[in-house]
Amino acid sequence: MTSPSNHTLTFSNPDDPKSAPREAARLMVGTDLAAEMVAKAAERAKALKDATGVEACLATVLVGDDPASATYVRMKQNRSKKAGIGSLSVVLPAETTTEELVAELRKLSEDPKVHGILLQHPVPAHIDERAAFEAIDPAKDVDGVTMHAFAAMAFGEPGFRSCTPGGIIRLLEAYDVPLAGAHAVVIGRSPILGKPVGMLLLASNATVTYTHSKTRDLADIVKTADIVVAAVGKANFVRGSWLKPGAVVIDAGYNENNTGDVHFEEATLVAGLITPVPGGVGPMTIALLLEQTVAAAEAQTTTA
Ligand SMILES: Nc1nc2c(c(=O)[nH]1)N[C@@H](CN(C=O)c1ccc(C(=O)N[C@@H](CCC(=O)O)C(=O)O)cc1)CN2
Repeated sequence: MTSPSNHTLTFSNPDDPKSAPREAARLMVGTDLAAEMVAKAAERAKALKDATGVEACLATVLVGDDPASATYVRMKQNRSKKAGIGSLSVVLPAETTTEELVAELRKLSEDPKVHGILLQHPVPAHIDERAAFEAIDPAKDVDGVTMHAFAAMAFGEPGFRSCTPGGIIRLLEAYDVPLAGAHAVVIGRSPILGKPVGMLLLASNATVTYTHSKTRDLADIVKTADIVVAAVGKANFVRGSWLKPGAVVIDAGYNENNTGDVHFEEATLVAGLITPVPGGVGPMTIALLLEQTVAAAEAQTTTA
């Protein structure tokens, strides 16, 4: 991976050009690495098709009419298509019951033409999302949302990773960020983002602190972090003054208007490395989904 050097001279107080100049944080760009991953996944999908006639296929399941979710599913389908991965689209009305959704996911799990299944999160509030995720066959859980996948991540065993957490680790590795012994503070504890990213960091020998909405003295804890992963779902939540100088800042937020969870303008004056939004973690999420879909197709296809 060609990691771009993005050192730009800036001022410690952006409103005062006479303040002491310093280098802005280097950007951790996900776009290029994601493009490389997708290109490799496309090569593997083609090789599988040439050798066996089998086209890797990702089934996407969207419940309800949340416009952002519809956009993300469309992005996944379009990128699959470009990579030579087939997609099967299931769109269900907002009134779908847990039982109906579970039945649909079981059907896809049993369909031999489908190699990977993605249930777009969030589902409408009346649905038991955990029950729905657990209806996905672990062999087809290319989004890493089942308890099986979580246990594999927690035990440091091979398996499909939750896509955003797995993408974050790949980005940290590509930028040679040392994880062993580093203090990583994760802000957020959601089942497909905060919790698994902490587990993956721990499996890489980082010292992990989980923080969340009930955490006291959050800013003081963040100040002790070598690596900060912001996964709160609140725009511009993490302020520059919370950061230790030189910290690595991963912004996993995807709020309205492409705004991250980190106040970028402030954070870039303090951090050593920082992911932008857009162009940081987001593209890595979809790239890992495609990579894992092809891996699932390979594993499910017997070569004669
Ligand atoms: N089942 C899942 N649901 C959700 C996941 C997930 O990984 N699995 N993650 C998020 C949303 N998400 C994918 O679903 C997602 C969000 C944003 C991006 C992205 O690439 N964003 C771009 C900017 C958007 C654009 O280009 O228009 C970026 O950051 O550069 C990808 C995936 C919640 N649900």
